[in-house]
Amino acid sequence: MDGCNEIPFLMRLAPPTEIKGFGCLLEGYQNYQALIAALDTGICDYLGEKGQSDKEELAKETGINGMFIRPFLATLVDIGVLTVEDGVYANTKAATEFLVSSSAFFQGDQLRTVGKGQWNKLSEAIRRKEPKLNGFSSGPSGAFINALAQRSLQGELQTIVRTITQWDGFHNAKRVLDLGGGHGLYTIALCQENPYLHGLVFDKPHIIETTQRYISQYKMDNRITAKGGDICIDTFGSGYDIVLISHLLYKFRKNLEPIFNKVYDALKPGGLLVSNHWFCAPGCKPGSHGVEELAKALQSFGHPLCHVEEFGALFEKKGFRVIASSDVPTPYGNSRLHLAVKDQDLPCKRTAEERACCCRS
Ligand SMILES: C[S@@+](CC[C@H](N)C(=O)[O-])C[C@H]1O[C@@H](n2cnc3c(N)ncnc32)[C@H](O)[C@@H]1O
Repeated sequence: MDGCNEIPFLMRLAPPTEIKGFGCLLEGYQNYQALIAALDTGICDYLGEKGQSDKEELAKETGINGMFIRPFLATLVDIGVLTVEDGVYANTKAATEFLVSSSAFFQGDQLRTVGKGQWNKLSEAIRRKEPKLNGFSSGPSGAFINALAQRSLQGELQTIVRTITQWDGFHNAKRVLDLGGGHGLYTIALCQENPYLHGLVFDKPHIIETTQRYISQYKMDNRITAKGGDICIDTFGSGYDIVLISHLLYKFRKNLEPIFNKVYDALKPGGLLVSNHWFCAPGCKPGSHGVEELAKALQSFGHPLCHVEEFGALFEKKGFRVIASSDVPTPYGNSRLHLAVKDQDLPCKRTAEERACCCRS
């Protein structure tokens, strides 16, 4: 540094009031970590079984050092995980539904992934030129699939399944194919709504064990099969009444046509193709909610699908008639749901190259 007049007099530096904004961020981070510690120590599971307890018993049962138990419990009360009355603690309604691991609505894995995955090494993630998990079998992990399952139950699954059940052909449908179905919850929910429906969940071979666990958990082993393979090279049968593709197409976005060809061949005439994906704003302009856009970009191989109107036209080119299109609220903003029927009067146009089929991203 040249010249001592550039050295500030510390006492005269006016503290910027804006720093309080960063303080709120830090507090949010600390509260988030307290929430994760509530999951990791099993405190909500214990209270879920026991109903209520005092701080001494909670410290003993969860292994939390007595020196930390009072402020830790106070933090959980502040963030809406616990209630306290006369020194007796209990789960709030939100904790009972979302943080007790035996609840159908458990969100623990979904909450944990934010702190573990790409958000935890954000600078590394946003500098990357290629997805980290680039090998076919290197991802996604079972934990990620669990997190997706829990996220879908925040309303996305209910909206999509309700929309499908309103399709004219739903109650006569016999077979559904869920491509890149992961947890298989969409197929499970559809089979719960139509007792004659049977399903195939198709995903990468290393995911199938996780899929099978969900199928068994919902007692659908006699109606739903999980099959491992690569949608680009393997076959998944034909004669389906419904084919569902949800949040799978991002990495194929530069070459979607071969996948549409395969789906066309798999569906019965008059059968239903359901697509659920995020799209970027027209012209790929940034949306109004930065962190939501960033979350979507991280979850969709860097970029959601582009040009929703061109995507709509692709259905027609490939022999489908779009019968409904609507927004579906998700934790990262709306996704776009398309319902389209295989229309025999609209031939599926294919180039010679496409007939040789190669859909590698
Ligand atoms: C983002 S997840 C979507 C899971 C589920 N459909 C949903 O919407 O919650 C994408 C799924 O597609 C699977 N997948 C990706 N590429 C695949 C491929 N080439 N063949 C088969 N499955 C694939 C992944 O393993 C993963 O389970």
